[in-house]
Amino acid sequence: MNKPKLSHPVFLCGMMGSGKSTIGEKLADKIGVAFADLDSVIEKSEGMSIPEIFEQKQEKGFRAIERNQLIKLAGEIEGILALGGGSLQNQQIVDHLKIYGWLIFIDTSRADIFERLSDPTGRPMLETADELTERINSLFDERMQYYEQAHFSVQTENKSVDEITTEIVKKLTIYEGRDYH
Ligand SMILES: Nc1ncnc2c1ncn2[C@@H]1O[C@H](COP(=O)(O)OP(=O)(O)OP(=O)(O)O)[C@@H](O)[C@H]1O
Ligand SMILES: O=C(O)C1=C[C@@H](O)[C@@H](O)[C@H](O)C1
Ligand SMILES: [Mg+2]
Repeated sequence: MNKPKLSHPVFLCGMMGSGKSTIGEKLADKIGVAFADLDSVIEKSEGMSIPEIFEQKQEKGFRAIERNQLIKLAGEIEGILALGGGSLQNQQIVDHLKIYGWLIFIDTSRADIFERLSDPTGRPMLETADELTERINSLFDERMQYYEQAHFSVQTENKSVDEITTEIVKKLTIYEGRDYH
């Protein structure tokens, strides 16, 4: 029997280290659709790693590339797209993604994020921070207004990747059965 496909793409948002890439890959596998990771797409298109892009073009340059790739992909992708932690840069991007697909917030507690990001190597947004906890807290504070606008969120506290994925599949089934678009 054919696995049911999605009628709209799925965009996973949330903080660095919340599990977007890990969950996205598993979710795509479970549903039987394609998976893409925005950070990987950017690295491939630029021929550089994310830290190299930050070094050469600073955050401003990276965000411009990220915006352009995201807007392009949003209209093309047919499966699951894991966003970067800072991809919801402004209200226009949130509105755009919510028109094209389902925006899901991977809601991981600050305590879990602090633990997972205690080594900031390879994460340019954190590498230069004097006080890591303060830096992560301020990113949370800035970004929550956008994450909270997702169609739905999934809390990850004390849940395995498999449990989270199953929860998303269940919620998606309900959302896809209704005409929210
Ligand atoms: N539910 C979970 N329980 C325990 N560990 C998890 C869970 N989900 C993800 N992780 C771990 O947390 C780390 C970060 O996950 P991942 O790279 O998928 O996050 P991300 O949201 O894609 O981060 P970034 O925005 O930096 O790309 C990985 O080591 C992953 O194995
Ligand atoms: O939270 C962020 O600002 C970032 C998260 C990563 O996914 C990458 O997109 C990059 O390191 C920036
Ligand atoms: Mg990721």
